[in-house]
Amino acid sequence: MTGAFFDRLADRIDSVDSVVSVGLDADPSRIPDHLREKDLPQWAFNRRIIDATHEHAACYKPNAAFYEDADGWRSLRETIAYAHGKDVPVLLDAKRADIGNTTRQYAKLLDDVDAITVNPYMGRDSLQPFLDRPEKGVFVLCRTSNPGGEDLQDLELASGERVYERVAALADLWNEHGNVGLVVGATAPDELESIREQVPDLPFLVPGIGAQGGDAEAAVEFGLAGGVGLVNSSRGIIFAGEDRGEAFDKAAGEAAKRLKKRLNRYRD
Ligand SMILES: O=C(O)c1cc(=O)[nH]c(=O)n1[C@@H]1O[C@H](COP(=O)(O)O)[C@@H](O)[C@H]1O
Repeated sequence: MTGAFFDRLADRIDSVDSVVSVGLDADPSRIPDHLREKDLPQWAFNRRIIDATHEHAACYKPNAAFYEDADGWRSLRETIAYAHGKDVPVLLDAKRADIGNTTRQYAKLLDDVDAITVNPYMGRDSLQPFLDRPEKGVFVLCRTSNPGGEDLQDLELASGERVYERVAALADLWNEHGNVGLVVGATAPDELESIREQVPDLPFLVPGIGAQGGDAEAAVEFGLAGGVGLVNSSRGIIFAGEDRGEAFDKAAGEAAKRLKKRLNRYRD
């Protein structure tokens, strides 16, 4: 896939009429029994999920946490190639960043995927090797969806800004190549609204709907910039058919389609 990430994403959103990010969080303990005998159960699972959902997917978002062992990395590699074979961009949810020489190694993760999530806690130099890839998307954690998201991110600085507001302002500065987005959880709709006002041009990845109970309408209303952005659901799609045995993938396809339609009601 060539060109700037957000242009490619815009094309994908248009072609499938969907802003759904399908989260491939292939928890080995929840993979259906009949796939557990396979050489790479996570890959076998993801392949069926991709077959069933790709027509509704603006992107796939595998979370690296679920693949961090030898078989996991093999499964992830196969999954990425297969998603690309279906013309779907892949956003690797890795939440990385470190000091310079280390983060240069982390940034190699971008070689195989289209975009990545990164952690801004260590500041600009920790993100530079990611930012220096104009053709890749870099989603900076800003206001996360988890209950503890407020512990640090909502703190008020001496300037009167909240920490997440400072992160949004910095991300806007770091966006020299038009390749930066923010991660803002749907479980914090007020913050979502105010961050959108602050940075009107940055696309958001909005997780936290579905299993975490976030606000889908706010996710669409405030998550998109010029129609571009992503609303993610992982467990709510890929495990929708957990009680359906071999038809698990059909249920996932239905869940992805349902979410697409639901979100589209809020798009203009
Ligand atoms: O960066 C993320 O994607 C992310 C940020 C955040 O604030 N909250 C959040 O849930 N996520 C990720 O989004 C996915 C949510 O999964 P579900 O709750 O199953 O839809 C997981 O992979 C989380 O790691």
